Amino acid sequence: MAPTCSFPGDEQTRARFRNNFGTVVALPAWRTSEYRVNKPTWRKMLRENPMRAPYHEAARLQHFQRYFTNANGYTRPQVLNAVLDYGTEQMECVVCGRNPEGPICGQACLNRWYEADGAMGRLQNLCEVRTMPPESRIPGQGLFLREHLPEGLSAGQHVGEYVGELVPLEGPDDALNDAADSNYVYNCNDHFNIDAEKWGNETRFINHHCRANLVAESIVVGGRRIVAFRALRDIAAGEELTVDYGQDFFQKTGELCFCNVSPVPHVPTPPAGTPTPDPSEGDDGDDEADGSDGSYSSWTDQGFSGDEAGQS
Ligand SMILES: C[S@@+](CC[C@H](N)C(=O)[O-])C[C@H]1O[C@@H](n2cnc3c(N)ncnc32)[C@H](O)[C@@H]1O
Repeated sequence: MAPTCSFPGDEQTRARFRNNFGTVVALPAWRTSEYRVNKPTWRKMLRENPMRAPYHEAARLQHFQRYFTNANGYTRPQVLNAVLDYGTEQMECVVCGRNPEGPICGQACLNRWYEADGAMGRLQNLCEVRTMPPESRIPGQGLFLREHLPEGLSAGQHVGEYVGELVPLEGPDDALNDAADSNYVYNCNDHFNIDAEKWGNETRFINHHCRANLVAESIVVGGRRIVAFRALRDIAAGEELTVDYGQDFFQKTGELCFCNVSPVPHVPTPPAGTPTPDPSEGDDGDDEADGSDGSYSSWTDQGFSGDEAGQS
């Protein structure tokens, strides 16, 4: 299944999300039902999903219920929740050290150190959401590296995890979830998509750039497969963080790219090495947008496989 990602959404949804973003809040009433994956299904998925094997299922479910059972007794199933707490719960946190119940962090905190390929990265706390400046025609908001990080970000560092509701790719509940209609879906692995339409963190505000400075990749952290954004090059404090959405996104949404590789709105070019179906198709000069193969095929369950060369 081709992973997709786009983020339109109505203004109301965006506003609500912005208000809540980064915190664990009650689900809107219409989501407090078994609208999506129910608990038995979730259990079944956990059983069948080897990537979660390092975790003791009972403990995980207990934890899950403790923090994410709503007033009606339904466990919020698919999960922001899972993305928030699974795997991060046993990890050292940059704010509260090894105390996952610390007053600052708590279980909903994303400011946690995590391990990726033997290196430590920091989730969150690095970036902030800002309204895009008027001269950029990119609508809405974008994600920027915080100004108070004079050292900036080094190539290879992770800036955060893509968080949202986990939606199974197939199964009996498939007809019950609305991810198919969502424009906020990233693929995580063979089992789930991550839908940040209603729930997520600031990474949902990462805009596209044809020469992106981040790549989204699927990595295993603490036994849990996640989608994380990694810096392709050194990034200066205050710089906007961008990722290549891939051509599918623009084909699907019919949107044009306003990034500054071209002075005019353009259709993003394919990554280097990709067969071009129709060379006459409108491209306004971005014929070198090959430094960051952030196409979705790059971060399937097999992990990133594209050209990771630094960006200029
Ligand atoms: C993931 S959201 C990014 C955050 C978005 N700016 C917001 O405020 O919600 C993706 C949407 O942002 C806009 N966008 C992101 N990058 C863009 C780009 N390079 N050119 C034009 N629009 C872009 C498009 O409307 C797209 O559907």
